[in-house]
Amino acid sequence: MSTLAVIGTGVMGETLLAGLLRSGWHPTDLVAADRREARRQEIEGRYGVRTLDNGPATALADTVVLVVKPQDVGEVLPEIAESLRPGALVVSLCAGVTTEKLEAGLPDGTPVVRVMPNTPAQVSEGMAAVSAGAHASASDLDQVVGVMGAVGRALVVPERYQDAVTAISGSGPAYMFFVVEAMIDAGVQLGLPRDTATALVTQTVFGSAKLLVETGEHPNLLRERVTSPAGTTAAALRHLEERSVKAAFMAAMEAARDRSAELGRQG
Ligand SMILES: NC(=O)C1=CN([C@@H]2O[C@H](COP(=O)(O)OP(=O)(O)OC[C@H]3O[C@@H](n4cnc5c(N)ncnc54)[C@H](OP(=O)(O)O)[C@@H]3O)[C@@H](O)[C@H]2O)C=CC1
Ligand SMILES: O=C(O)[C@@H]1CCC=N1
Repeated sequence: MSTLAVIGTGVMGETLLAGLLRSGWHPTDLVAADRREARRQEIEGRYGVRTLDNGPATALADTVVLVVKPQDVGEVLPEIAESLRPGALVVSLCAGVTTEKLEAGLPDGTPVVRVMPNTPAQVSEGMAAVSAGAHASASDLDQVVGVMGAVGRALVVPERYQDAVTAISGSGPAYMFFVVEAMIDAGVQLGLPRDTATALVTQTVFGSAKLLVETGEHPNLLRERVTSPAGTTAAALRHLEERSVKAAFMAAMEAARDRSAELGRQG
């Protein structure tokens, strides 16, 4: 069995570690690195996965997964380059950072795969988009699709889509939680107890997502089926249209796409 190193065990690194263990990986197939000793101890205690400094963790691995903030990539990359085993695969989950930039900081010919995951991977319902760098083979890509597929769905996309993907599915859960929070607050404002409003909204979002996935029907059609003539939904939707909520979503995601590209130029 090969060894996979997770470099950076914050929100997304821990999500990946936990998901791989849930899906049948053994703790001895994994190593992890983080800059803070307290965090390393926490990870060892929680998952039984060995933790090391970046260099030693890299030296043990056939696959090195970079999960630090984009701004920290410049600091971490030389440590990985120095310790990387010949032929080892480097996978980056870092927003905005291009495979070209990573390849430039790694030994010549290093296979690199870029991934944009999301946090629903914590419940094995993640959505990851995967793109090959210049030296990654089809089997490297397959391997990464397999790793990310263990914690949800994984889709191969051309790398030029990755900033847009980051804006949509990478950041996407946050927009959904924002809408959920707004609806719960609205329920409270309408006089519902907060736990009642939370239960109503959470199950409504879950059920709506399931309906979309299982029927494969267009969201517009599903929305029309809820909207009775001169009814309650039409009254609500009119307010959302008057406030240009769709345009606001578009502008928000353009900002996220631009920020992803900008992050890739930092670090
Ligand atoms: N959170 C999300 O929903 C998603 C995140 N991503 C990407 O994943 C990456 C990580 O994000 P996230 O997990 O949210 O961030 P976190 O800050 O939670 O995690 C990053 C971890 O890396 C550690 N770290 C920083 N510098 C080093 C270093 N030099 N050596 C070793 N470890 C280091 C951090 O330590 P410290 O806490 O001390 O800084 C922290 O534990 C980012 O590039 C982000 O773009 C992608 C998709 C979704
Ligand atoms: O907000 C961020 O920058 C990261 C990337 C996608 C989700 N979280």
